[in-house]
Amino acid sequence: MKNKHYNVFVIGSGIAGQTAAKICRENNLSVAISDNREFGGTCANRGCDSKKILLQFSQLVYQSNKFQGLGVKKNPKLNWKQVQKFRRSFSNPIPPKTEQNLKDLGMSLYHQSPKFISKNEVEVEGKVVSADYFVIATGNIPRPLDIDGNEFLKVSEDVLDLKKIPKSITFIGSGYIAMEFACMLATLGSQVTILEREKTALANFDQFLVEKLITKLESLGVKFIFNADVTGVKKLKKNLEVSFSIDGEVTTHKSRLVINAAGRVPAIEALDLEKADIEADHDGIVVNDYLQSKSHSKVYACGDVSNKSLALTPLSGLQGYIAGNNIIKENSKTFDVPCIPSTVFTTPNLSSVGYGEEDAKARYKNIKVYQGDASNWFNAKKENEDTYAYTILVNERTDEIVGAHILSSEANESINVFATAIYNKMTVKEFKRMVFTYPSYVIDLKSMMEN
Ligand SMILES: Cc1cc2nc3c(=O)[nH]c(=O)nc-3n(C[C@H](O)[C@H](O)[C@H](O)COP(=O)(O)OP(=O)(O)OC[C@H]3O[C@@H](n4cnc5c(N)ncnc54)[C@H](O)[C@@H]3O)c2cc1C
Ligand SMILES: NC(=O)c1ccc[n+]([C@@H]2O[C@H](COP(=O)([O-])OP(=O)(O)OC[C@H]3O[C@@H](n4cnc5c(N)ncnc54)[C@H](O)[C@@H]3O)[C@@H](O)[C@H]2O)c1
Repeated sequence: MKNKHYNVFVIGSGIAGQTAAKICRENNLSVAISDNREFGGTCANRGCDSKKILLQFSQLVYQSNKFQGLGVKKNPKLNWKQVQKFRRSFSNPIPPKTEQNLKDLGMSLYHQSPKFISKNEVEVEGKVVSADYFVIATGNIPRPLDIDGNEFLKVSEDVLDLKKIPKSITFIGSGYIAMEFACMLATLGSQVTILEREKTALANFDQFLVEKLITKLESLGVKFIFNADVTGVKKLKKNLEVSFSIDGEVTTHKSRLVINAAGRVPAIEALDLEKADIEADHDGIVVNDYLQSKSHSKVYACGDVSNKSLALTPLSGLQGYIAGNNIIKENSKTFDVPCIPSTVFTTPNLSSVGYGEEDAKARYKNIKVYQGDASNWFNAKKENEDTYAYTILVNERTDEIVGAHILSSEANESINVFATAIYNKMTVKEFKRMVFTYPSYVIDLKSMMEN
């Protein structure tokens, strides 16, 4: 075994790992980066970007459906093979381009999972490699479900890779992943069933809006089954049969595919963290505000795998930036949880930023809740869209906007205006002084804060 030494060894080549690695390399440290899959990480290879490309096609079908008899004669017929070819034209170049870019910057690349063998050494590709610092940025993986027949379950990346639209499909879970894909596949003609163990979907989102979203997805043909305790999956001739119980009563449901969308967990099992005294819990590697391991000061963790992140691409990038900077200039930056907007890319989008109603009421004495159905406003009516609603939360004492939740076809964009307002502690009065374009969804945001 030939020994190697680097200033920094980065594990994981997603947005978090790449960002940290590049900062270290730009500051003339010797850097190695490893990945046990294709380089480039989840978002670019098998997550956000591929999903957003496919969703455009179901949205096209959804939009033309709504205008049937209002000017549109026939729905577009999709050629799914071509759709997938278009999607792959984005994702296929990512691994070679990423590798080339990292090599050009002068990094050494490894294509295996390293295993810690001591506090400052890993074993990888048959070599013992030591480093002054390690950055763990291995992301999340689908939560393994401990049920009979779990080998028949597929996961989100299989949905992105579908060769054809399945006749029927079942999702276990009703979080971001299940809701987005359920909406897409129902629009494209699949019979979709969602099995959720809780009593509602998207538990962390504004429930006034979630209820409306559920109704919308039901109108597209999605069947929701709540309080379902999934116990097993059996392979039949053409279908899979999922067994689940509700209040102890066992039922079964058949579909062509069953997707495990029951959440994602930190990818740490292969690393032998205990050999280096690196503490981890079910949220990931336990880090302080500098994103430094609490049990090992030469180890930083960033992105989905750190216990201080939400699994969103912009946060992983931000954490990579902080970890990289804290290595080159010892602990110069802290991770202060910013105001984080996020969107469930269903049709319509469900977007959220700042406090939810419950948390806002716990944090502030008097909260003004502006909540309403805007489906009779011009923007919805011009799209022949029956679903448009909002919940805006304002601290009554200061008039500051502290939370915004929107269900609309453009919510993924308009929520960023509220993110800016909340970040800058804008009051309703200041917000209403702004001039926005007309007609636009953003101009509606002012009307949402009327009595
Ligand atoms: C289907 C899907 C859709 C999503 N959509 C959105 C969206 O619309 N918007 C949004 O903000 N977020 C979205 N996300 C979440 C987003 O993709 C992640 O938050 C983000 O990619 C995390 O980046 P990361 O760098 O922390 O981890 P990753 O990008 O997951 O990178 C981790 C890397 O580490 C590698 N790795 C893992 N274990 C090891 C090991 N033992 N040794 C070596 N390498 C290892 C992995 O192969 C991977 O390349 C989505 C996720 C999924 C699954
Ligand atoms: N648009 C986006 O920004 C986007 C899209 C996809 C994923 N993501 C990120 O990835 C993360 C993972 O997404 P996800 O949808 O897999 O997870 P999630 O945590 O959002 O949702 C998982 C759902 O599965 C349910 N569940 C858990 N175990 C179950 C079981 N045994 N049976 C039935 N239901 C069960 C949970 O109650 C929950 O509703 C998200 O939290 C998010 O941070 C973001």
